Order: sequence, then structure tokens, then C-alpha cells
Amino acid sequence: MNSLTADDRTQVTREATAEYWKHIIPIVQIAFAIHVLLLGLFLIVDLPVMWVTNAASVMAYIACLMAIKRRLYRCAGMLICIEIIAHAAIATWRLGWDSNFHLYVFCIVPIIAFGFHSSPVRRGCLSAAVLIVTVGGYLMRNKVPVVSISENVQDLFGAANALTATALLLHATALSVRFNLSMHMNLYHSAHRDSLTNLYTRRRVLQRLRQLGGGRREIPTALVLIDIDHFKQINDQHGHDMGDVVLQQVADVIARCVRTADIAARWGGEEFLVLMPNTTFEEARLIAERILMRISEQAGEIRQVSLTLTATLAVAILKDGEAFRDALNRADQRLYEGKQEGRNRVMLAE
Ligand SMILES: Nc1nc2c(ncn2[C@@H]2O[C@H](COP(=O)(O)OP(=O)(O)OP(=O)(O)O)[C@@H](O)[C@H]2O)c(=O)[nH]1
Repeated sequence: MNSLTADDRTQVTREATAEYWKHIIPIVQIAFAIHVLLLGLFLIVDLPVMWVTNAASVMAYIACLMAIKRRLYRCAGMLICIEIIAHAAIATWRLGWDSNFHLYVFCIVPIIAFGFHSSPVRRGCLSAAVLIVTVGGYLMRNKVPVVSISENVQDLFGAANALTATALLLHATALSVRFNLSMHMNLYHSAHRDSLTNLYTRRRVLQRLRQLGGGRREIPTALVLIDIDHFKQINDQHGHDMGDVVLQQVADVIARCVRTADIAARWGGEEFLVLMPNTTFEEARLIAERILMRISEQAGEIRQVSLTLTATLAVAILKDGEAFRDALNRADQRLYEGKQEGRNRVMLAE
């Protein structure tokens, strides 16, 4: 399905895990705060087993936050899961099923689902633990004697735990979904934006062309091809790094000259292409003239250096029924002629 090597996969898993934990940190902090609160509450109502359990939970969350800080995500995940399962089991055992402490085990479901590093065995064990606490707790609900606490306190625990566990689960799920979306956005950005210039890539141009529909076009679409003149000399005289900065400057100029509906892309090394939907030939020519003027006026000013920078451009319209490749070839041919004729000009590929 894809050509990722084992090393690539390891890297992807590592990056995805780090990104996931970045999103999930607020949940760990909230869980830590809840357990500090519970510790105080159990001390007040004097339930030794429960306050000792909560003291251990508080320490587990401190260790977990430290593990996240040190990027020990596997360790952080295990700490959270063990804490939640153990706490839910002990609290259900001591305070009874109606205390609703068992509901917290569902909060580890997103951690199991997004535990990229976890082996199937570990996932299976954690899922089994969730079932043991919920199903086992339910079946044993009237068979194990629980500590006697007033009905009011029992109700308070039941209601507060149902509320908190549901809110935590919803929040953890929302954060997991947000993480998923942000990973997709990063992927989309890497696939469709050139890393040096931040302009669109070829892939985005072709995608936009597909969206505009095959060969039949009622509304004109224009394209402008832009090629920096004598760019090799810039690299040779000022170094490759300076060449990169020039590419970025030219890209900035192009991006500022086009409209938001246009697709400004880096087409090749020092060649750019702007796709302009809903644009007449004359409008595209004017934009090309503006780009040419701004490149020579602005793009050559780099730090203390002032380079003489020009470009050759070609404008074409995708005729009704014409394939993009044919219009591109026409523009390419005219661009070549523009280079022969002395560069620094806009050529019309009518
Ligand atoms: N710095 C830098 N240089 C690049 C990059 N991509 C391509 N180049 C260089 O761009 C240069 C293009 O050179 P040519 O195709 O000969 O074009 P030119 O020197 O601009 O000449 P004309 O187009 O005829 O005016 C080559 O030297 C490439 O090495 C890049 O990402 N960064």
C-alpha cells in the first residue's frame, strides 16, 4: 500500500506518539487535579484505604507528567492505565458499584486506541482489564461488603463520578480527534506546500485542475509560467544558500501578486507556475507584468546585498477542450523563446 521502510515506520510512530501526548497533556493535568481533590475528600471522610490509594494516584500522575516531559511516552501510558484501572477497581471494591468509580476505566479507551507503540498483547491486556473492572464489578456488586458511608456521600460520589468520568472521556476523545485532524493537516501541508518557498506543489496544481473539471471550460482558466533569469550564476557567485533565499523572495513576491483563489506553485527548481481560475488572458497578462516588475524591484534586496534579478514569464489560457499539458507546452515554448530574445519579459502564448 505504501513504500515506507521499517525505519520510516518507526520514525512515523515516534512522531505520531509525541504529537499525541502533546495533545493529551491537559487530560493528565486534569486527572492529577481530580486526584488531589479526592485525596483531600477521603482524608476528610476518613477512608484510609481510599486516601492511601489516592496518594499513590497523585504520585503516579506526577511520575507520568515527568515521563511525558522526558518523552518516555510508553512509560507514561502504562502509568496512567495502571493507575486508572487500579483506582477504579479498589474504589469500586471499597465504596461499591453505585459510587460509579468504575466509569473511569473507560477513559483509557482513547489511550489504548492511540497507543501506537503498544503491542497487540498489551492492548489486549488493557482491554481485558477494562472488562474485568466493569463486568466483574457489576457481577460482584452486592456480594462484597463495602465500607459504610452515609447515603448522601454515596450519592455525591455516584453523581460526581458519573459527571467527571463522562466529561473526561468526552474531552479525551475530542483531543484525540483533534490530534487526528492536526496530523492530517500536517500531512496535507507537507504534500501540497513546497518546504523551501511555502508555495503550493505540482500535486496541488494538478488537484485544482481536476476540481476545475477536465477539458471543457466555460469560465477561462489562465496560467503563468515564471522562470528566474541566470539563476545558476546567482548560485555560482553567491552560494547555494543565497540562491535559496532568492527563491524564497521571488516566491513571496508571486504570492503577494496573486489572488487567494489562484494557485501559486513552485513548478521546478527555479520555475514557478500560477494557475488562475476565472481569469481572462488580459487579466493574466497584467498580473504577469506586475510579478515581473516586483521581482526586479523587490526580490533582489537581500540583507545588505542588492542583486539584479529578472525573470521571464509566459502567459497562456487553457482553451475550451484543451488539455492542461498542451497549454503548458505552449507556455513553455514561449518562455524558451523569451529567453532567446533576451529574457526579462512577459511572453504571450495565445
Ligand atoms: N539554490 C538553489 N538552486 C537551485 C534549486 N533548484 C534548482 N537550482 C539551481 O537552479 C539552476 C538552474 O539553472 P539553469 O536551468 O541553467 O537556468 P538559469 O541559470 O536560470 O538560466 P536561464 O533559465 O536560461 O536564464 C541550477 O544551477 C540548479 O542547480 C534550489 O532549490 N536551490
